Amino acid sequence: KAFPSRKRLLPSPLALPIIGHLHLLKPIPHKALQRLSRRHGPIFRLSFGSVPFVVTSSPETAREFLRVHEGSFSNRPSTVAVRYLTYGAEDFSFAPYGPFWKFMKKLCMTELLGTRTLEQFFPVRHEEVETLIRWKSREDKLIDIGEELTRLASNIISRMTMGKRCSGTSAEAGEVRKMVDEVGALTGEFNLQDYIWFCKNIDLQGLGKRLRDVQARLDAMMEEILKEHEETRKKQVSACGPEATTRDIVDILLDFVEDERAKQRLSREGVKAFILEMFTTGTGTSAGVIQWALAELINHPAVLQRLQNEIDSVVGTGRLVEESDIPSLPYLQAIVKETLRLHPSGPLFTRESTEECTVGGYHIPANTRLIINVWAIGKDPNYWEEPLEFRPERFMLGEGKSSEVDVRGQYYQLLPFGSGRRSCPGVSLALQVIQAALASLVQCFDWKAGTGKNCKVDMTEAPGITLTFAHPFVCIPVARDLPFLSVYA
Ligand code: HEM
Repeated sequence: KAFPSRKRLLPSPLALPIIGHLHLLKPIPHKALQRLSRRHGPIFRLSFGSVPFVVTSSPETAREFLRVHEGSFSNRPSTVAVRYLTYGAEDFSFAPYGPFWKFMKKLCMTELLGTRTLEQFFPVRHEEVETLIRWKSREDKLIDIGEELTRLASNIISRMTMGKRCSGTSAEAGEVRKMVDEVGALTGEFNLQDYIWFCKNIDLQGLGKRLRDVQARLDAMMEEILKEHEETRKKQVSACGPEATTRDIVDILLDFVEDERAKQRLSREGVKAFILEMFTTGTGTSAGVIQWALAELINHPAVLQRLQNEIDSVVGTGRLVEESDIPSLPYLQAIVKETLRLHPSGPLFTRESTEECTVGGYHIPANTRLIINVWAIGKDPNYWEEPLEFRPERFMLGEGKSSEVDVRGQYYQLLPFGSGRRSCPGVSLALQVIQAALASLVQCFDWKAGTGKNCKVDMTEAPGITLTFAHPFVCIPVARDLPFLSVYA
C-alpha cells in the first residue's frame, strides 16, 4: 500500500542509445518540446545524453514546481561553460540556494537593481533613449534595428555597472561588449561534456580551450575595471568622500569586498562574475523584446496607430515620452505583455531539485533537472483565446485600464521572468527600458518593413535556444511631424 502514486513512471518518448532524446530537440528546442508535450502530456521525462530532465509546458504543473515545491526546485543546473566563466559559481544566477545566494538576492533587491538605484540611473536611461532616436537624418533608409537596440541596452547596463558606455567612447568598455557576445555564443553551444558521460573529461569540440581563452581575457579586463574603480575611490576618500550620485554598481559591490566587518563579504571574483552576469542576462533579453514588439507593430498597423494616439494624447507633441508617463499608458503596457507572451526572450528556463517530491502524481527524485517551457505556456489554448494572434487588447479591461495579469510571476500562464524566489531580479529595470524605448520609437517615427507596399516583417524564429529572428530584421523609420524632434536632428 505504500506510496502507489509515487511509483508512477513519467511518460517519455523512445530514447536512442548514448544521446537519449537529444535528437528530438531540433531545430528549435521550445517548439520541439511543445510538440512532445502534446503527445506525452503536461509533464514528461527526457534524457539529454545520460542526464535526466523533467519538462513542463502547462501553467498548472509550472505552479506545482515553482510554488508548491519551490523549496525543492530552488537551484539552477550548471554547465562546463558556466563553471569556467563564473569562477566556479561565484556568481548569483548559478549559485546554489544558500547564504551566498540569499545575500546577493537581498543586495540586488535593495541596492543593485532596487528602486533607489533605478531612480538614480533614470537620466542615464533617458539619455540613451535620446541617442537612440537621433535618426532623423537617416530617414527612409533601411536600418538594422537590432544593432541599435543592442547598443542601447548594453550602454545602459554598462553605464549602470561601471560608469561608462560600451560603444563609441571607451575601447575597454567596447571590448567588454565584444567579449559578452563571445560568451553568449560559447554558452549557447551544445557541449558534449555536459551530457555524454564518457566525454565528461574529453574536450572533443575544443570548447574548453576557447572558454579558457575567453575567461583569461575577460578576467584581465574585469581586473582593469576594478583597479580603475579602486583608484578613483581612494582619490575620492582622500578628497571629500565618495559622492552618492557617482557611485555605480561596481562601487556598491566593492564596498562588500573592502569592508572587513561586513557579515557577508564578496570576493573580487564574485564582483567580476556579477558584472559579466549583468551583461549576459540584461542586454540581449531587453533588446530582443523591443525588436519583437516593433516587428509586431509594423505587421499590425492598427495597433501601432492606437499606441501613437495613446502617447500623443498623454504626452502631447511638445516633448519626448518619459518613464514617468508609463503608468498612464495602459495600451503600451498591454503591448509589452503581449510581446512577452508570444516572444519571451528566455523561451525555456531551468531549475534543479535538491529533494524528492511528487508532482502531478509522479515521483520526482532529488537532483532532477527541470525545464519550464515559458514559450509554450504563453500559448496554452486553455488560457489564451486564439493564442497565436498578436492581440494586446486581451490585456485591457476596457475604459483604458490594463488587466491585472502581469509578468512578474504571479500568473502561471505568463512566466517570461520566471516565478518565485529565483525569478528574474532585473524585471523592473527590463520593463522600464523596454517600455520607454518602445514608446519613444513609436512616438517619434512611423515604421515600414521595406520599400514595397504592405511589406511585412518575417517573424520566423532562428534555430537555437534563444529567441532571435531567422532573417535580419531591418526596417525604415520615418520621422513624424513633431516640433520637438528638431532638437534630436
Ligand atoms: C526582457 C528581459 C529579461 C527577461 C525576459 C528575463 C528572464 C529571466 C528568466 C526567465 C529568469 C529565470 C527565472 C526563474 O528561474 O524563475 C531570469 C533570471 C535572472 N535574470 Fe533575467 N530577464 C530579463 C532581464 C534581466 C535583466 C535586465 C537583468 C539584470 C540586469 C537580469 C538578471 C537576471 C538574473 C541575475 C537572474 C538569475 C536570478 C537567480 O538565479 O536568482 N535579467 N531572467
